[in-house]
Amino acid sequence: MANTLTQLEQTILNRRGADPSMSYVASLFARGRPKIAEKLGEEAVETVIASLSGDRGALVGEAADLLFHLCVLLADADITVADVLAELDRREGISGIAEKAARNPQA
Ligand SMILES: N=c1c2ncn([C@@H]3O[C@H](COP(=O)(O)OP(=O)(O)OP(=O)(O)O)[C@@H](O)[C@H]3O)c2ncn1[C@@H]1O[C@H](COP(=O)(O)O)[C@@H](O)[C@H]1O
Repeated sequence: MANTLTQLEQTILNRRGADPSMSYVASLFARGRPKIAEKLGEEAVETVIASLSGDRGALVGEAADLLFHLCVLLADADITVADVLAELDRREGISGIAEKAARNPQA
């Protein structure tokens, strides 16, 4: 998963400065942060709706749209996928410590 996202991130970064009429990502960058954020919000809502529809394929498709637009927003904000994965790793470390402490309160 990390590889796929990193590859997508690279493609997105390569679209900076590309012709908006030739590239959807370049057209999003050209329209700016408010438009990118709006698209992310739309995809989030569509993902929620798909999750309630019972249509697994629709949910997979909307989740992919959501992750893609999140990657574009992060790139626009100069935040890398690695930054987000590191934050998730940090949280896993915290919850790992909490779990160990709960299992072994004397330690
Ligand atoms: N993963 C995606 C991806 N997922 C979804 N989309 C596009 O996201 C848009 C979302 O659909 P909507 O109907 O909501 O949006 P729209 O009506 O086309 O656009 P708006 O006017 O509403 O903004 C569609 O145009 C999809 O084609 C994507 N476009 C690009 N990618 C990746 O980005 C790479 C670079 O794409 P280009 O920049 O187009 O070369 C591609 O090779 C893909 O890997």
